[in-house]
Amino acid sequence: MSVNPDIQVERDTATFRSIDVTHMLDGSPEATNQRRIRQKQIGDDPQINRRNIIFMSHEERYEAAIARGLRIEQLKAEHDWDIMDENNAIMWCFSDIAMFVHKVMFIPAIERLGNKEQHDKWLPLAIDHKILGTYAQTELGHGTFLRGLEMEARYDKSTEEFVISTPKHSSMKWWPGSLGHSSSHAVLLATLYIDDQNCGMQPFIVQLRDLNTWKPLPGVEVGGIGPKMALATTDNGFLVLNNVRIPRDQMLMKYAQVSKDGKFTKSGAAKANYSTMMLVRVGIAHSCYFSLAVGATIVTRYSAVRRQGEIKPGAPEVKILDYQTQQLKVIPSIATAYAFHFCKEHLKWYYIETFQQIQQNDFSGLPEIHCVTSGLKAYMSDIATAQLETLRRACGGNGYLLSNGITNTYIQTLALPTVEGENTVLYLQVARYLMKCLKVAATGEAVKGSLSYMNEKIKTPYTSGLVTREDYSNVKKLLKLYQNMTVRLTQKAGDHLNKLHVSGQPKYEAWNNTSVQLVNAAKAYCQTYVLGMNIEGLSTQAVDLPGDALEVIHQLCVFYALHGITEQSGNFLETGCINITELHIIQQEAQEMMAKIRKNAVALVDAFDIPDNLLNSTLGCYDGNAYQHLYDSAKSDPMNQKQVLPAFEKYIKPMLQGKHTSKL
Ligand SMILES: CCCCCCCCCCCCCCCC(=O)SCCNC(=O)CCNC(=O)[C@H](O)C(C)(C)COP(=O)(O)OP(=O)(O)OC[C@H]1O[C@@H](n2cnc3c(N)ncnc32)[C@H](O)[C@@H]1OP(=O)(O)O
Ligand SMILES: Cc1cc2nc3c(=O)[nH]c(=O)nc-3n(C[C@H](O)[C@H](O)[C@H](O)COP(=O)(O)OP(=O)(O)OC[C@H]3O[C@@H](n4cnc5c(N)ncnc54)[C@H](O)[C@@H]3O)c2cc1C
Repeated sequence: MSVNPDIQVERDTATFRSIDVTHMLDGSPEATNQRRIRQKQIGDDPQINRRNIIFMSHEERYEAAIARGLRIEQLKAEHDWDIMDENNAIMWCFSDIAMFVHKVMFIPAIERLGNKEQHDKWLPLAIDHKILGTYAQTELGHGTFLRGLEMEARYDKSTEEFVISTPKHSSMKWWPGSLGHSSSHAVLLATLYIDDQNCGMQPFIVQLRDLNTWKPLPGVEVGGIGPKMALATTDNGFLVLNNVRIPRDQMLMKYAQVSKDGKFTKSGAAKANYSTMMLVRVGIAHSCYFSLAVGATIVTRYSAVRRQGEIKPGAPEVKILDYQTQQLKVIPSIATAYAFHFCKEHLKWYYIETFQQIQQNDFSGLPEIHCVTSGLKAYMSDIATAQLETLRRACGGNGYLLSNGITNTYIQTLALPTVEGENTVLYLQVARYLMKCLKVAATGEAVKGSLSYMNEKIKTPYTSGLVTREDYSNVKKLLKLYQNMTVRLTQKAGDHLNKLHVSGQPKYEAWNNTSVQLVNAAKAYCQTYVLGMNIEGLSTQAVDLPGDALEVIHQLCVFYALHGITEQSGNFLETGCINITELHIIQQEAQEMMAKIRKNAVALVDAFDIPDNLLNSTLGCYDGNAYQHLYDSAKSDPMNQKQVLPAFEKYIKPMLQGKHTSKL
């Protein structure tokens, strides 16, 4: 099929080469080649291809997802993939892989929370798929408040075993992925009791099913929790344990230990057992980038080939991408996807560095990285889901079809604001950190890390620093506005908290009564962080780009900053970081920048380099022939393979013949 001329012209008139930007996104031309080889291995494989997924039943999809997971394992062995290749493969399959919790949580939990002997025993079994596991933490009654977990592990000195039980309905495990039908084992988080003393949430390895028959073991009641909005392939489950006994060495003992005679000791930081969640939060930030890149690719290409209506009366119908309002739906998502790219790259290295320190029992970096990973997981998933919905609607009626590729991406991504810590709760963790830093800054001590700008901003009187017109496209000046805004919102929340406390409210009550402001400040911190990482990316990752490409990536960053101010203008005005005249100029500049970026919109999404067989979209194919692909997809619907469906004979015909009665 030839390429649609409407999309070809977009590529021909772009001011830079997409491939240069693709190399930057991958890290180097060699990395691009390597990724393409991997994506081809996956995309061309008939067992992995998700082409007909939208026509499958829940059970067919589950079975296909198991097969896909298995095939990934074979490909990994055949082509000698490393862990990054494997993680990417999981993401490129849009998580339509059963058992991915085994990889992204079960194995990492053993690695992080187990001691050397436990690694030696369990990791080979898990890595070789001799056992399959889940991460079972959430309960029917508690998902957020982990100190409230009710599943009990009571130590029995006489037999050197833990006895695990579910005392009431609310204490059953509820939600763990792959628990319903696909796990033989669980890393199970339960409250440890020794002689009735509560020793907090601890991790245990518990076998749930017989490895030959797959039947639940005695004392284990397990099953699926029912159909969900999406992620049909991660069979989320429930689990009831009736006095199930496990040996003492099946408590993962890296950070807390129970001796044979029942002595409880701790080593490491109090929240070290939470470290698996931190890893997955980093992964979620990455997948927010990917989801947005997918959505932006599909909708930008579709907007460049769909023509509807006219701008100039009587002139030919225009590409919908030429409507300014359509640009406002599409361009921010392109700019955000690029900003998220820089941010997730930074986060990856930051996490690896801090994790290495933690492995060497240096926990000093834990508070800051907990704040950053919690905040970015929340902020990036909030923004990604909101923008994906905007993008989906930007496709008009075809945005409601499953074959468009964006709907599935969107509903899968909708899980991300909830999983791994509900977003509001995570913002409040960020706010806790903000308040601590505010206290440090107020005493004149230096705040370190991502909030070090507080040192300067807390003292200096605020001026926007926007004097000349050029200042409005100076990303460093724009970043200062964001930093000012964050510090002011933090101070405002801090002042409110103190005021309530001084007026007699206990601290916890004052905290709850300030929590709306605290969350607002936390969001501002996250938005500032993402912009900061985008700017850093310009001078690190983007610096070797040819000038024309660098210019466009720079424009995206300017637009990201300006658009963010227009979206949050209330915060910027209220805190006095800009005045109304400055806001008007910012709005104008953002619109002008958007018009410039529009010219390169298709080339910018092409640079994400997502192949058609992974994009799996009728609307967003590289060749731009959306109508042909829509028609082909409709024709391939199994319901269209018969001219007359059984429902005709059964119901419609009797109705037409007036034979429908109350028996029908
Ligand atoms: C197109 C592609 C589509 C792809 C599509 C993919 C779909 C992909 C689906 C993914 C699927 C994934 C699989 C989901 C798997 C789950 O969802 S697993 C379950 C995850 N569960 C959670 O995240 C629970 C959330 N809750 C928590 O993390 C904690 O309980 C909370 C909310 C942080 C509060 O904890 P708490 O024990 O009550 O602590 P609190 O008294 O508030 O004290 C907090 C202190 O601990 C510290 N702290 C708390 N947590 C931590 C931590 N982690 N580290 C360090 N310190 C910490 C705080 O800094 C604070 O310190 P201080 O201020 O006191 O110094
Ligand atoms: C698709 C999916 C996959 C999952 N996979 C797993 C898994 O593999 N393993 C696992 O263990 N769990 C899993 N979960 C569970 C998930 O981690 C929890 O649902 C999540 O942590 C939120 O907890 P919750 O359901 O208790 O929400 P709740 O805490 O009940 O949240 C409900 C509301 O209460 C608010 N709220 C709660 N506490 C506070 C507070 N302190 N301050 C202010 N507001 C508050 C929240 O903001 C929210 O608005 C999964 C969930 C989903 C949807």
